[in-house]
Amino acid sequence: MEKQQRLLSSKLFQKSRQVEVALSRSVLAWREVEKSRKRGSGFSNSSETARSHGVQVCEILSVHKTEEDHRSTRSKNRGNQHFLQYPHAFTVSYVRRTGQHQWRCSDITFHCASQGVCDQWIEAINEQLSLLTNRPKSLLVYINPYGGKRRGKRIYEQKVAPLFRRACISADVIVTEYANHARDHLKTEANLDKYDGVVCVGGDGMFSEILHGLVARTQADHGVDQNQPDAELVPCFLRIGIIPAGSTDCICFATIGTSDPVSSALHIIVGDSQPMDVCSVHHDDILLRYSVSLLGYGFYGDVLTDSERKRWLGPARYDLSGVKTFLSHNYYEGTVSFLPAEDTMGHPRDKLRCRSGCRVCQHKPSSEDGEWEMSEEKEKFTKDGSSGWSVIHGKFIAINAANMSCACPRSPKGLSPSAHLADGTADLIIVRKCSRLDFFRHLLRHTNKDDQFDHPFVEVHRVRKFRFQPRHQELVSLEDLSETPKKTGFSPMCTARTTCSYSASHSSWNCDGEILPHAAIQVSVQCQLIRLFARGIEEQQQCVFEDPCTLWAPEPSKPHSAD
Ligand SMILES: Nc1ncnc2c1ncn2[C@@H]1O[C@H](COP(=O)(O)OP(=O)(O)OP(=O)(O)O)[C@@H](O)[C@H]1O
Repeated sequence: MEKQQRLLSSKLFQKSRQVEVALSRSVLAWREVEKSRKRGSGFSNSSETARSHGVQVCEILSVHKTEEDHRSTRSKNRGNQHFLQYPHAFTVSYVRRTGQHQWRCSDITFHCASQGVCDQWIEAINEQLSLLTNRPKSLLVYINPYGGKRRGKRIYEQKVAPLFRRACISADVIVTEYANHARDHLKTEANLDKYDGVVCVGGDGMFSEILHGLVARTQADHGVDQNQPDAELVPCFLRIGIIPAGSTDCICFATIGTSDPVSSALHIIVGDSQPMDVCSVHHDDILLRYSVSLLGYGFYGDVLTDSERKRWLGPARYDLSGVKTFLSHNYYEGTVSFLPAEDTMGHPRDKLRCRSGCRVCQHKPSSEDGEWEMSEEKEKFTKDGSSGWSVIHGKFIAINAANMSCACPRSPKGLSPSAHLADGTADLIIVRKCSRLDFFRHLLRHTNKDDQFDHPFVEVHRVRKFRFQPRHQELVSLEDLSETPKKTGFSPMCTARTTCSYSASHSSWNCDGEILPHAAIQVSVQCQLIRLFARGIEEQQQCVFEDPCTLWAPEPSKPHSAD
């Protein structure tokens, strides 16, 4: 392993032990002096071992002088002698992984012999932190006080705000007063130049408001007409943070691996950045909505439509509506056309999971890439009546487009386990008419390890665009056809009234938990349109970093020492 340059090293006290502490550009490491002399410096690839400990500089939240009162009386009593010798102290707050993708903030206090040494350490660490330019300094926070169990405000004030303060992040907080308050504020009023990111405290519905507000604002600022299905959308420059406080927090779960407010806050503080594809959904030349997770027609559309009528039941409504819809066993006729993504590295059945640092997402084809242009070319041919698009006419129980795995605590693998967050594609899953038992077998596979696509009535395609046309002409909805139909309180964007006006031969599209007012839609995956304060799901052992042992090896020339 390449040897890191030591920026500073000292013998300090931690609890009642003397420790050797060293700082490089990337790691702060410490080890017990006596122990390491006896046993050497065996360090395994984890951030902490019995002998040597380390924390990545990019995961340090802050460093500050430890006030006299905050030093524990226990340590004063135990190491009385040492405490007198080392009366000055500084505390480093850093990210600690506690399993299940959860992050916590830990503190470690080092005691120094002189004020000068203490100041030198604080300055050196702060200097390294100031080099981390991806960290946000100023955030715009929207809190939905009614999301989930109505604990959004409390979660923010008790768990998140103290961490932001510790990391010297300033936040302007808006507690929303009505549905779409955050979206409309972002779209028109918010002075976005002041901020490094936008944070929502709430569930997936609240995230969707932020997404729609930010994307609309970005397009308006750049003179792009969102209603044009072929418009090239401009990516949003502000990152979005999600503090989960809803009854469904799937986007947070899919991008961090847990729905935990403290972990989310820490991902925001360290300035993580996870690009994400967004599907634009149009009906003719009208933008209906954007979607980041699931677009589902047939089964998932019907479950949502039914569950919206049972809101009073709480989360149990999903189970009840699921059973009812399953027993109804409806199927719908129509035509699905799609533009396959032939130029990606992955395939929906390749078992390659999208994880932190995903190679498939990093490989996204650019416009300079010949292969990508070929897809666009094919599309042009299609418009002239030639091939490129695939077309399927049939009777379908479900048509699902997964823009990400859609994993959640209920379905840990998700609808499409190998779908990617940012590769510019969606996985189109087509479940043809089959027996009730077969459909049950397919659904069951979402909960076990078997390949859910391995059925003759199921097909899956990785696509860049797709369209759906129901067999029978839709009745014209009297609802407002504008980009975001009016919504009050927690009711869905388009109420059951709209869907009821369709003939029974139509289902509805479930678009990230909202019902669309049209069955005939055109969908385009907008590659990496937004970025989240997240890094994708980390593999359990992914928290490895440069071995701090290299810091202990003798330097050829003496490092800056502050003993
Ligand atoms: N102040 C408010 N009053 C009423 N509705 C609001 C308010 N602020 C936001 N909303 C709306 O509440 C809806 C649900 O919010 P959110 O996603 O935060 O909670 P949730 O409990 O996960 O929702 P759901 O029950 O839909 O899963 C969002 O669609 C949002 O537009």
